[in-house]
Amino acid sequence: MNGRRNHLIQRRSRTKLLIIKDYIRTKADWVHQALDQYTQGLSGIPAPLLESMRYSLLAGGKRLRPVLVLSTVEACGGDEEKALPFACALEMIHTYSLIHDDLPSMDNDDYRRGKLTNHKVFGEAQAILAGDALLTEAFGLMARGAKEAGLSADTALTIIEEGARCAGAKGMVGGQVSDLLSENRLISLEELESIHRRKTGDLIAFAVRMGARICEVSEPLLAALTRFSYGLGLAFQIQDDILDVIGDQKLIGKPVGSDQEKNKATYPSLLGLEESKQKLMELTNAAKGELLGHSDFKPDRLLEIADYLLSRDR
Ligand SMILES: CC(C)=CCC/C(C)=C/COP(=O)(O)OP(=O)(O)O
Ligand SMILES: C=C(C)CCOP(=O)(O)OP(=O)(O)O
Repeated sequence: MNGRRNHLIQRRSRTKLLIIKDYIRTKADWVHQALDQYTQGLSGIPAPLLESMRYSLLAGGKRLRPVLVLSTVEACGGDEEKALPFACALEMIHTYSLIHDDLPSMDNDDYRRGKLTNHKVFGEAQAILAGDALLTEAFGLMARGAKEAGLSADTALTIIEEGARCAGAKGMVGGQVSDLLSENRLISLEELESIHRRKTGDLIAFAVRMGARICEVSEPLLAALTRFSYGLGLAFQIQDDILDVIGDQKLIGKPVGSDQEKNKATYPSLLGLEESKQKLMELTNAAKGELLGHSDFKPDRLLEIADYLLSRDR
């Protein structure tokens, strides 16, 4: 009897996973098409620059951050069309960060998103400049998107200011610097968490918060979504660290074992694999709990995305 019940539960969770993967794929395809269009429309820029920007931007990738923007807007009952330029801008910022992260002066990686890294194909100078251009264009796209969507000046400027903070010296760039400085050093779990929170968490929080701000949600809901997003961001980075140990290079599209090779502090290196998986599960459950019990808010898809991220293999 118990065996049959377990079998049914497993089948139901497999079906749920397939449905959410399909949902993510549909939104990611929409983002991909929009990114293709925006960048095709960039006229008057040197052809090699455009080529190298599009090479990394359209290489694939999970599109987690833009999907989170759109799903947050959906959960808050907003207009996803209006949020699309913001979602794409965030993916441009993320892609710039990956191009620079792979450079010889940083992680010195040869593969990303299943393809040769940008600098391997276009050279270091072009890769740096393609990253710079993606970052700058992203802010232009957010400003244009805000005008087209008719957002209030206050909402638009708050989103753009938050974007600068999350991507900049206090956020992702600062986190990357601390990450580089931590190589070959034994750091504490608190230091590691602070690195992950800035390097990865701030951009994921920006995704969720910009979706919420576009919908002008209440302060308590914004605060709950913020707690959700930081929990999710940390869990996401822990799973990235785990996949660097036990992942399949063909699926993750980047080398396995590169953290250990660079002697980087990660959750598995500090806590071991089993404890890291436990931490991942606890963080995800706590993050999901933040989304329950808010009126005029439908969290189902966000909750399912959190579950999907727990079991992701790419
Ligand atoms: C300003 C810059 C360059 C920011 C980079 C931010 C970032 C999240 C890099 C990838 O982290 P990672 O090295 O842990 O991930 P991966 O395994 O994908 O290289
Ligand atoms: C923050 C981290 C761990 C860098 C990789 O991010 P993703 O795993 O989202 O990379 P893509 O799918 O966008 O390539």
